[in-house]
Amino acid sequence: MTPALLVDGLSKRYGRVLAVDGVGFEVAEGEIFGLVGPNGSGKTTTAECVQGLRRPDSGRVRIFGVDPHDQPGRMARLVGTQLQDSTLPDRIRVGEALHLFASLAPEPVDETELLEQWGLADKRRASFASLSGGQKQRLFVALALVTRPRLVFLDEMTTGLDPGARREAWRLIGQARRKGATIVLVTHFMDEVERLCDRVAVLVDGRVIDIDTPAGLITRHGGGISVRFPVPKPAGLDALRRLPGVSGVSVGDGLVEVRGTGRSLTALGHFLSTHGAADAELQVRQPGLEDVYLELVAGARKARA
Ligand SMILES: Nc1ncnc2c1ncn2[C@@H]1O[C@H](COP(=O)(O)OP(=O)(O)OP(=O)(O)O)[C@@H](O)[C@H]1O
Repeated sequence: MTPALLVDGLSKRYGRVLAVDGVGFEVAEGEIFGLVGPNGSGKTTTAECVQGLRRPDSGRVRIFGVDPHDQPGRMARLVGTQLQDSTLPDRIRVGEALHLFASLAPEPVDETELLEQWGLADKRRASFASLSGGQKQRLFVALALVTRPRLVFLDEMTTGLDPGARREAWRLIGQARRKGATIVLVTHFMDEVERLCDRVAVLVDGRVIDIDTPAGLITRHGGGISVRFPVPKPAGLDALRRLPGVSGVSVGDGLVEVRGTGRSLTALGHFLSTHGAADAELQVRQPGLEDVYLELVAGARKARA
């Protein structure tokens, strides 16, 4: 099947800065795909090149099989965009802006419904300049969705949104996907990636260093779970090391730390109950995507240094 988005060997240089260095990935139709990476790692440049907003120095981009530079008119109908540094004329009213964007599409989304969904119904007649930062941000996401695009780019969609508005934005993006949209999400929020993204590409210094599901990244790079508890009596550390799923056991500060896969938990529970420590206070820690991401980035930078 033709992917919604194919990016192959994409490179872009600004003078002496190689912002994007041979980036490649594919996004299947209906996927929510994340692009993450430290500041300046090339996410926005990649997203802009992919959408035909910047011309890459080299590489191939296909959106539903089409080169965005060859058919810009068709791209405008296929793609919805919320850019990181968007702006509108100060005096344009919220309703007017939405109507203007909707008029570009053969089958736009209902404007009133969209304003309600994005918490802007009472701002229909407000000027763009009078909106708060979070309201502007929500307007730009609504503008990206009003044309009912098949592929949506959202660059730091929830930056500046309050926690309630963030959750609501996640729900609405999930809904847009269920209605058939494919979504590319540029973000710094790992909770957002874990919650929304089917797969995620990690960019460092213009290169993709890994692509996987959030769970896949955690499994491959997270080092499993760790459980800490007071040293059992008799200690039986060797027996602990032999438990299924256990990859390491260490002792410090009067606590044993057992590291391993999720499978080790059952065996550990059994071990503790048969060693008279059934009521031991367990501290269980599972690395999240943010831990893994930070490790990955640090590792990639160290390898290049
Ligand atoms: N118009 C430009 N002219 C010159 N250099 C640029 C331009 N845009 C970006 N860069 C440089 O290219 C590199 C990648 O920038 P880019 O904005 O793509 O990164 P990013 O990953 O989106 O960063 P952030 O997370 O901070 O938004 C940076 O070193 C940046 O300084």
